[in-house]
Amino acid sequence: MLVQLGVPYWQDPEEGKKARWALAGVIALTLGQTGVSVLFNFLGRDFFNALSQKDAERFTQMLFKWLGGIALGVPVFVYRDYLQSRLSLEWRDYMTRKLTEDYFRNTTFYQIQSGAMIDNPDQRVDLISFSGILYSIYPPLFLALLVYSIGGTGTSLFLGRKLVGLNFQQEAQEANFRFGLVRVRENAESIAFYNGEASEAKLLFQRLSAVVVNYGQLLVTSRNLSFFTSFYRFLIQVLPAAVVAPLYFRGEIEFGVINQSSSAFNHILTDVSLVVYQIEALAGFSAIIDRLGEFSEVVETFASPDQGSADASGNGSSAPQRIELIDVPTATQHSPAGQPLLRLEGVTLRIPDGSRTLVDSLDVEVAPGESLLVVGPSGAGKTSLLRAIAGLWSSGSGKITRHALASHQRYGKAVSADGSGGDILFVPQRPYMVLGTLREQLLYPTWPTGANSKDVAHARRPPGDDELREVLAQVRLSPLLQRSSQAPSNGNSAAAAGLDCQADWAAMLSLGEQQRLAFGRILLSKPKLVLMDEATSALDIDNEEHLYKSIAEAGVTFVSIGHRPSLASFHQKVLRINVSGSQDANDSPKPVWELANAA
Ligand SMILES: Nc1ncnc2c1ncn2[C@@H]1O[C@H](COP(=O)(O)OP(=O)(O)OP(=O)(O)O)[C@@H](O)[C@H]1O
Repeated sequence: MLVQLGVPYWQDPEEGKKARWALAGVIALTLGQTGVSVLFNFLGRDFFNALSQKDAERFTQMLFKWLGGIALGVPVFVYRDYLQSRLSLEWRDYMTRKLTEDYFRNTTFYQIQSGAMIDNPDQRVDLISFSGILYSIYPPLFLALLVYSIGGTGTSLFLGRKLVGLNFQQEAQEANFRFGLVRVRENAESIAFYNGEASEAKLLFQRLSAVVVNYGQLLVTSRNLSFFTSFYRFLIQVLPAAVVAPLYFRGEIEFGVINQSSSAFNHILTDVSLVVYQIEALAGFSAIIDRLGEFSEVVETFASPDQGSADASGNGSSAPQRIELIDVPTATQHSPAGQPLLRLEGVTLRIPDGSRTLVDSLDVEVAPGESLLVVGPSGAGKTSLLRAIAGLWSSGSGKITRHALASHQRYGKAVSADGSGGDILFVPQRPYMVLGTLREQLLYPTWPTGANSKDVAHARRPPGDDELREVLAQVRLSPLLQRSSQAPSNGNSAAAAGLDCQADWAAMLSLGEQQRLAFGRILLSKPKLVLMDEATSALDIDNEEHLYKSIAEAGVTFVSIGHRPSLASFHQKVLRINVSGSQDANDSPKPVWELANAA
């Protein structure tokens, strides 16, 4: 899993090349670091020998050599760590971007946390240099080290075996808790109207308890592990001296060699004791890799065109049937004469698990300049029909042809042929309000915030302030220009007003105002086709009529879903979808539809 997640960075044509150079730098500095450590190992031996022999002149000489060694060694150590951390940061940045991109490409959300590790090369190099020193001093010391480190690694793996699972759970429980808090924040008003505080608090406390209980178990496991690692750490301070002391007492080695063997022993032990010292970090890392791995697998399943959406019908038939969605790019702003913008042929639509049919063999088309109203009782499948047209649902059969691209709606897909970036706009009942300024609300989603020409190749430049103000007036939202930011976002700027006003728009604007703002977006981006799901449900009749007339005058073709009788007068055709027969759970009701001219 680690390989699958980590390798693409090194293979990237641009980033990979930089990364390989940085890695070469890290390896070179690591070799330098080992050289410096070996130098100090010998300096230490001579230093302590001079001390024990009371040789003042040689001692002073060694002192200066030691200081020289520090001046040489410190930059090597510092730059090696710095370069390694930078490499980790860039690796992490790349992986996070890639996974986030995959995530948006497939309409799901995730926050990634990842740590990159590149510790291995330095351990290998150190191990070879210092093993030689240790072995040359006294072979049994080398043996003692092997036994000690293998025993230590085995014991810590045994004691820490539960840590990966506990860390995995910890990540999951904390994410649950945070998500609970975010939901309260996003639905604050509804919860307050329902007086739902007590129930929300209970739910949050349940999630918090899960976090605390799991963390408690983590603490107990780490405590038991600490007993062992502390013992391990303290013992090595005397172990090498204890092994070579008899040699010194017999006069076979000088005093400085004791220090040298301690230092070599410690060096190797630090390398071979990675598991003992880092078991908690490794367990945490491993849990994150597991979580990322699960995520990555899901993303890949969605990315595969054959298994694309999760809604492949699972009704027992051998090959799951799917609605075919065909995009025909058009070279001009208008579709070719006689071609409908949207055509549905024999479309049968089922709910994602395939167990219920919502629409049966539907044939309908919408030509440029036409308008279609979709009506029917609640739950009949009106919104689901829009989902199928948008390509979100595909469970069923038949063919949907779009002579206009919904390009800007889909992350990472090509823009439309005329470069206008998106010919179809979907407008939900509750428009999505982005975090940002009033200008950004209006420009969404055609001109995304912070987009550069590499991301979205729009032939059309974003509208200027005058046009934005004009459109605001057209949708009767000019008073919004008088409002100023509730709180300057970064604390140091003065409260901005007008188009640059920042606010929590989703909370501040009434639903009707949000719906008017959504019409402002239509008027600015002038798509060929707009698909609206009860987009005027919160508006008064007068505003509704005004907005429908505005988009019709702008030459936009539209399909709307709605319950209100008043809507029929703004459309040319009406599609009624319904279910016939009993609604009894044992009888399966049959979907029916009829298409007629609006009265
Ligand atoms: N993800 C889903 N899985 C299973 N069934 C679903 C799913 N989403 C919607 N449905 C069901 O599909 C049916 C059609 O839903 P849809 O939202 O299309 O209705 P609608 O006609 O737009 O209703 P309304 O007028 O109330 O908005 C409903 O019975 C709904 O419960």
